[in-house]
Amino acid sequence: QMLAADGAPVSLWAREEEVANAINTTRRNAVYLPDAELSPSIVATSELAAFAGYDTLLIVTPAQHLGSVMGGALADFAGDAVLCAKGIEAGSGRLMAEVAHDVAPKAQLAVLSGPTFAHEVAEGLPTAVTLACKRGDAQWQRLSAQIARPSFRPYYSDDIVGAEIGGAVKNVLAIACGVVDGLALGQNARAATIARGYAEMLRFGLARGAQAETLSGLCGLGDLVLTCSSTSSRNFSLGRALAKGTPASELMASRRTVAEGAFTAPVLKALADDMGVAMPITDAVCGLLAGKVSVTDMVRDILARPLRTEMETP
Ligand SMILES: NC(=O)C1=CN([C@@H]2O[C@H](COP(=O)(O)OP(=O)(O)OC[C@H]3O[C@@H](n4cnc5c(N)ncnc54)[C@H](O)[C@@H]3O)[C@@H](O)[C@H]2O)C=CC1
Ligand SMILES: O=C(CO)COP(=O)(O)O
Repeated sequence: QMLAADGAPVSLWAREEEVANAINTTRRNAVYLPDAELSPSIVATSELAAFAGYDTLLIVTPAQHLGSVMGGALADFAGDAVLCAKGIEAGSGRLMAEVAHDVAPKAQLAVLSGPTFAHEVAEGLPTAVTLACKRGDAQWQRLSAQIARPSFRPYYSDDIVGAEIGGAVKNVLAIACGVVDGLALGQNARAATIARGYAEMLRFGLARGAQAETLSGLCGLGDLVLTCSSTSSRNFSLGRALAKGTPASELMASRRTVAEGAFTAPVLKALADDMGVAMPITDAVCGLLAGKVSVTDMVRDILARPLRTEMETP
């Protein structure tokens, strides 16, 4: 919608035929973006094969489905594939660009990530993002010319891994902030969770080869602050619901939209454990999601950790 608002032609693939039909006939996506009126220049379809010949695709599937979508009809896609999913693939532990490279090796990969609540972007409210380009400046020139708008500012980065880790880790931390909010633990506790969560993001990111500057930018700290501050976030809202004592399995079964942090948390913990990176808030979220600890025990355990230096390294 952001790209199409000025009349630019946009083709949109929807997995569900009824969603594609509704977009074409009513200009609404009542299921996934109910409040936005969509531009007439958006044409939706549930057939993916036609997209294989496009120059540029924004890949906006949930993280756990990126491999099956790109590895199917898009396996030979050779244009620019801008990855927007925020997560780590369960089972394989692969970041999204690793998944995409494995299933569609000819695609020229970039990662778009940052503080971007969809309903605000669709409304045309000012938004800034990191656009990390694997193919460097030439790809950035190509993509920024297509994607930038007066109210949508991409910033260049060459750090694909950093952009991916920021977006994946902040979702897990937003669940923790939702718990803090749901338990009414106060604004101090929320700020502490953001800052100590950022320390986890930084430790994990540096261990995986990300640049610290990327993690302190839009796709890292920027998105962390957004997602940890608002009930517009599905991950934050999931944390708030967990704080009321509803089991994660029940909450996940009842939702149609995606809370990526719930899928990323266990695989993030496994990767961090393998590398010897301390991620206590992530560990606590995993315990809660798995039903191994109650919210009360989770908070007690976090507060009872031994006192230490703030700049702890792995
Ligand atoms: N909504 C937002 O504000 C933002 C979302 N993102 C990221 O974009 C990605 C997609 O999220 P949303 O568009 O919000 O999703 P959503 O929660 O609005 O909807 C879920 C989507 O998953 C699709 N889906 C369900 N099962 C599938 C399958 N087996 N294969 C392929 N697709 C399937 C549904 O058709 C639907 O389009 C996520 O990684 C999310 O973190 C990134 C920035 C902002
Ligand atoms: O990534 C997002 C905003 O940048 C959306 O956050 P949620 O997936 O938690 O709703």
